[in-house]
Amino acid sequence: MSQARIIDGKAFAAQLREQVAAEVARLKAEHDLTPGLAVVLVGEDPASQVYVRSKGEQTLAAGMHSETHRLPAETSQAELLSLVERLNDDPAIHGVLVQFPVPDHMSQAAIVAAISPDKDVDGLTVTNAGRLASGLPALTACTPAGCMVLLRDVVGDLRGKRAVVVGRSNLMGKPMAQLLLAADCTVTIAHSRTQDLAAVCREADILVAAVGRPQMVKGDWIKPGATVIDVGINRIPKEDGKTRLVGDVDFEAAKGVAGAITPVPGGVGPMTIAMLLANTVSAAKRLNGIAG
Ligand SMILES: Nc1nc(=O)c2c([nH]1)NC[C@@H]1CN(c3ccc(C(=O)N[C@@H](CCC(=O)O)C(=O)O)cc3)C=[N+]21
Repeated sequence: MSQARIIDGKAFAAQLREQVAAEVARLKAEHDLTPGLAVVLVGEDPASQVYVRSKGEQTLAAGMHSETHRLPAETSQAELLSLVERLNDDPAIHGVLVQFPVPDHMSQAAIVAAISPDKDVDGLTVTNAGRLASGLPALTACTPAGCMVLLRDVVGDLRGKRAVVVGRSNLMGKPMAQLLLAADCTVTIAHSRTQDLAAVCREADILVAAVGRPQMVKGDWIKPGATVIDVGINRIPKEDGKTRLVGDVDFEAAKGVAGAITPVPGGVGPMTIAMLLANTVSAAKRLNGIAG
């Protein structure tokens, strides 16, 4: 059986980070501007700790200003909102990201609403979601934006392709569908209530899995030769008691059917952080009236 091309997200991300670092150097030299990103983490979720550390390290490595605010799980929503407001007003900060999930006593919607749309590097505010849906320039969620970079390279011309996005979250599924639509794909958004999900997936030239269920998408759900983008990051137990990372796609089965597929880890994940840096640079330029 023919084997799918394995899309090297790590390599794409490294390339993107180099471009970002070069642009940061130019902004410093020509505009005396250092883009700054603030990441806020509430509580001690171990996976979030890993991502947040990685975000901070990569921000610094690109020559940018990085702040990580770690708050205890029992922080009140009012305290978190006042930190977000301070970051909104801080001229050294151009991107504000509150890592999700937040503890249960907080409202995700209220937190998103507090973030200045100009610094909303997750693209989660109503303003940025509406701008994206209306075809206006917007800060766009990092993971879908990263998936588009991979798709444009691997697929090339996206016009008229059938794309199926499995998952409808505000952070991933919905903006992914909007970006594919803007690229002239024929887009279906499928989800947990979709009838005959396998048959819907089988129609896809481009299949994006973002459901958060380990290995849910089976090999025979995939159209032969399709491009499969696996957004899932799931930790499952191994026999030895440790855990391993798997996506939302049954990778071993899928790679015998797909034309190209992203692995987990090393696929979409690294692109997410690289796009976060790129979004922060865009925000810094807009906030300072610099074109491009
Ligand atoms: N406000 C907000 N914005 C986010 O963008 C956001 C969030 N909250 N909460 C959690 C999810 C998850 N997420 C990841 C980012 C990078 C990797 C990543 O770099 N993964 C690597 C390594 C994974 C590992 O080893 O743990 C890989 O896939 O190769 C994964 C997941 C961003 N998220």
